[in-house]
Amino acid sequence: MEQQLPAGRRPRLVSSLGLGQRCCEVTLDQERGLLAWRHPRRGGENYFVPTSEIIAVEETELNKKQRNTGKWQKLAKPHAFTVYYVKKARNHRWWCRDVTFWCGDENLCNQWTQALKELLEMQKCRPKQLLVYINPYGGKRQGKKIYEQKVAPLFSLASISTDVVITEHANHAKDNLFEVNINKYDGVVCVGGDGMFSEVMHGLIGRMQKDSGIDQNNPKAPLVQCNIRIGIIPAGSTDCVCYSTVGISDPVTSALHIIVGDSQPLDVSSVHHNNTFLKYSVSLLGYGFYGDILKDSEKKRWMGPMRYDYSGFKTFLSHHYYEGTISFQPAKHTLGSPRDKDSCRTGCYICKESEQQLAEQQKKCGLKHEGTVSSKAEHVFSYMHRQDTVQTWLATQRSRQTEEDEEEWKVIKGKFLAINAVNMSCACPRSPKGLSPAAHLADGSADLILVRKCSRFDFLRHLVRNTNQDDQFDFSFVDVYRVKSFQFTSKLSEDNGSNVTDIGKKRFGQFCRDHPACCCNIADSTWNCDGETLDSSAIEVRVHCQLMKLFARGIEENCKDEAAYSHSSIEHLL
Ligand SMILES: Nc1ncnc2c1ncn2[C@@H]1O[C@H](COP(=O)(O)OP(=O)(O)OP(=O)(O)O)[C@@H](O)[C@H]1O
Ligand SMILES: CCCCCCCCCCCCC/C=C/[C@@H](O)[C@H](CO)NC(=O)CCCCC
Ligand SMILES: [Ca+2]
Repeated sequence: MEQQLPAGRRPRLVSSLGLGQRCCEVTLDQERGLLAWRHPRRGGENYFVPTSEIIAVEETELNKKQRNTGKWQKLAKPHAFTVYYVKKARNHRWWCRDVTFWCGDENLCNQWTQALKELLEMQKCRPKQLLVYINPYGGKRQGKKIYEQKVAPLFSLASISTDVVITEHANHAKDNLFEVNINKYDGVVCVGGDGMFSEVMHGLIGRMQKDSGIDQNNPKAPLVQCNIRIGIIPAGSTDCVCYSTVGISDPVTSALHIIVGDSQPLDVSSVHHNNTFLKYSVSLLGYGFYGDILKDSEKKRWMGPMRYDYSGFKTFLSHHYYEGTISFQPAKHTLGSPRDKDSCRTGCYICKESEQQLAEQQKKCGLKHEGTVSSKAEHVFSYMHRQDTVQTWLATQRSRQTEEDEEEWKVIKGKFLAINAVNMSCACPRSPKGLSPAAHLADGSADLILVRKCSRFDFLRHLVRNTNQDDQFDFSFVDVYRVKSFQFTSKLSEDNGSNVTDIGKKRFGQFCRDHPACCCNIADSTWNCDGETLDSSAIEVRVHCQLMKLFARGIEENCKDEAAYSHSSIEHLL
């Protein structure tokens, strides 16, 4: 049955269709994009599925067994269709569920499948062609199996074509991204951990800058946004980027976020040393504690994810502190603060505000900010065709950068157990609310956490609070600042002059001879940059607001009245 509506509006379909052995009323509100039905059993539970969360619709052949039971027997030839959709479960987990409706009228069945398929066609942000990189050695070495068993069947159900590359060595994915015809794809997927994600991100951002003629070695260079989205199928040891942007580290959930075409912008920090580009970072840039853990754990890769527990314990016992100077520019453009009680969630207004500021800067020089993504060629290198506009944008950004450089710098000298700069909360299974629970994914700032020298016991109290609900910043020896750029020089490199290229060669085991028991370390620590070590301790860091995008939507607020919602009447909601 089709309802009459004013011209131009898409009709609402309401039919009585078979579900299992009973009938139920099924409604498709094509204007609002909502499919609803009441389950004839299960206590009459109502189901509401936004068409944006439908994965696929298929005509279904009912099997013999189904046909020979209940109402089927009365129908000469029942017609059926199956809807595959996202079912949201606890803790941000998504499942793929399906429901099969049937009826005796072939035309009615076709009308339903047609209408649903048309609505799916209208979801322009969904990817059709993906480039997939699998690290077979990440995490527990399950990447290939996870992809083949859990992800590939979903992509094929959603009619997504893929080109799959199983990496053969570190940097395979990154190097490949500089050569591949990227315009062919609607997105790049990495199966692995944070290190694998980092590789793909470096490949894409690097390619983008190279193609736009931007010198990454210049720390002040305004970088060109990369609009091709990256999807992360978690199969690593920490999976911090996935967990912090989706709310769970689960391959099926991430595959479904890719299929529905979610888009989450991300801040990216560039890290330089002496006018040389070192790396980009999206999660943790950690010196001292997290740098030392990483350095020690690299030798124990064979242990898998356990290596971090082993090295974490060892590093905690060593209790090394490092002297140095940190200078930073507070982030004044953003509305939030690191001590806020509210966290960054889907549709976050603080990140939206930063997005608007960015869009205004781009508008001023005629460079449209792409809010949504559409066809491949357009969203990948859309502005390559408008080089003059890019040049205007770069010139404007350069003069903005010069003004910004003259803004206030705060300088802190001290002895630190840990210096952590995080662009996002850094939530992960080990630390469910993260190292900085109020950090934002896309506000153009990072939270700089300084943990000064303190007793082992006090440091342990701080660490434990990173793993529970208590405030990890509520200690006299912990300071946290929201920054847009910072620089760090260790005392050792200061003592040796500002050119610190050889400093990295000095390693652990060199302790202060005057105070053998004080744990004061005259060697430098190492920077942990999203799980990779950096060669220099003296670094210059700048946050680039929303430089790239993920197939994600940020962490969704938990829908507390989910139960009430599912039992309210369909009529009331439609
Ligand atoms: N075929 C390969 N052989 C060896 N190393 C690889 C290969 N493919 C990718 N790598 C490298 O392995 C490193 C670690 O991989 P990945 O991030 O997937 O796992 P992980 O380190 O266990 O997890 P996490 O980064 O979440 O802690 C990456 O930095 C990547 O460069
Ligand atoms: C005495 C025991 C100490 C207990 C400490 C508990 C606190 C856990 C906080 C975990 C924060 C992880 C931040 C994310 C960092 C990732 O970019 C990086 C790459 O995957 N992972 C690590 O460096 C791996 C870091 C692993 C740290 C254990
Ligand atoms: Ca941020």
